[in-house]
Amino acid sequence: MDSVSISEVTVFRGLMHGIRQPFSGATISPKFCSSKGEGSRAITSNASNTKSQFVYGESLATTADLGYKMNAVNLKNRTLISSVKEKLLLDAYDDEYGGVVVDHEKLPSNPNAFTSMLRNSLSDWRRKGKKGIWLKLPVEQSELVPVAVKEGFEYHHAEKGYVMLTYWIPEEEPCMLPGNASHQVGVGGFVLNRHKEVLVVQEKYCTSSNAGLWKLPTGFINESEEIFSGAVREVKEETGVDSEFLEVIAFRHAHNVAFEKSDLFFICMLKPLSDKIIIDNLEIKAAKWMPLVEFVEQPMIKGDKMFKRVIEICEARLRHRYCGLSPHRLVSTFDGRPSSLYYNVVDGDDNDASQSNCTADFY
Ligand SMILES: NC(=O)c1ccc[n+]([C@@H]2O[C@H](COP(=O)([O-])OP(=O)(O)OC[C@H]3O[C@@H](n4cnc5c(N)ncnc54)[C@H](O)[C@@H]3O)[C@@H](O)[C@H]2O)c1
Repeated sequence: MDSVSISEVTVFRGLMHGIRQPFSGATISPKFCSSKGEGSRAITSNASNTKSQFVYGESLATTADLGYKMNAVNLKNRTLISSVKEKLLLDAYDDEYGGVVVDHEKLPSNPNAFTSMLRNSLSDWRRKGKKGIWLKLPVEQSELVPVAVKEGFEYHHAEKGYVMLTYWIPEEEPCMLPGNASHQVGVGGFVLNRHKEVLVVQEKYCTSSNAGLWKLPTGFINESEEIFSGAVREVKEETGVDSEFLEVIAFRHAHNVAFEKSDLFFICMLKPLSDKIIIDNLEIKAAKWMPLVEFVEQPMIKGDKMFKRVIEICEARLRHRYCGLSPHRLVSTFDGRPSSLYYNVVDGDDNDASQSNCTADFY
C-alpha cells in the first residue's frame, strides 16, 4: 500500500462526508498510526459523539463502541475507501517533465465535486513532488473554469472546444512550462506565367493606404497543413488558379503582428498549371495576371523594402542566380514524425544537375 500523507487522509475525510454508509453520520479526521509505518492508514470516526479508531493495516483499532465487528468492517471499508479515494482524485497521467496531465474526459460534471477533487489532487501532486499541471476544460464544462482559477490555475491557451489551464507547483523553482504558441504562419504565392505576368489580387478588406494595390495572394496556413500545400491552396482559393509548388524563396519574421503574436511569412514560388481566374468574392475584390514590370512599378511595391527585395530575389531566381528551398519529406527518429525539411540542392547527388531544385522551370 502507498504511504499516506495528511493531505491524502484529508481526501478520505472529504470522502467520508460524502459517503453515509457504513459510517453514517460520521466525520473523519486525519490520524496517523506511527507504529504501523508506511503501510498503515488511520482514520478517526466520530459518530454520535463516540470516537473510534479504524486502522487500516495489519492490526485493528478499538471497535466495541460502534457495535459491530470491525474485522469485517475494516476489510469492507478498506476496499471501499481505496475505490472511493480514487474517485476523489482527478484522473490524470504523468508527463515526461515531472508534471501531470488531467484526463479531461473523466472530469466530474458537478462543480462542487470538481472543487474537492481538484484540491485533493493538488495536495496529492504536491506531496508526490509533481511540477507542472495541465488542465484542459472542454467548453461543455466551462462552469469548472472559475473553480480552477480560484484554486490558482492560470489560462494557458484556448481553442474553440476548450480552454487549457496550468498550475506550477514548486514554489522554489521558476515555472518551466512552455508558453502558448507564439507565431502565426502565413504564405504568399509568387506565380509567374510564360508571358512574364504575375498573378495578383486586390483585397476586399485592407487599410486605406493599401487600397487599389495589386499584391500577391496571401493567407494563413491551417493547422497541420504543409507550407507547400497551403501556398497552393491559398492561390487556388483566392484566384481559382491551379499551381505547383516550387520553392520557398524567402521568409519574413515579424513581431506583434496580431494579438501580440509573431508572424512567419513564407514567400513561395509556384508554377501555374491553369490560367483562368475565378475570384473568391468573400475575400478578394479582383485578381488578374499583371506584367511583372508593371507590378514592380507600383509605388507601394517600389517603396516597400520587403516586397522590393522579394521581387529582386524572384528575378534573380528566374536568371538562375539564386536558389530557394524545396521541401523534402522525411521521418526523424527523434520524434518519429513525418515532416518536411526545406533546403536547396544546387548540384544534386554526384554533381547531377538534374537533381537540383534550382533548375526548375517557372512556367
Ligand atoms: N496582405 C498583405 O499585403 C501582406 C503583406 C505582407 C505580408 N503578408 C503576410 O501574409 C500572411 C497572411 O496575411 P494576410 O494579410 O493575407 O491575412 P489577412 O489579415 O488578410 O487575413 C486572411 C483572411 O482572414 C480573414 N480575417 C483575418 N482577420 C480577420 C478579422 N479580424 N475578422 C474577420 N476576418 C478576418 C479575412 O477573410 C482575411 O481575408 C501573413 O503572414 C502576413 O504577414 C501579407
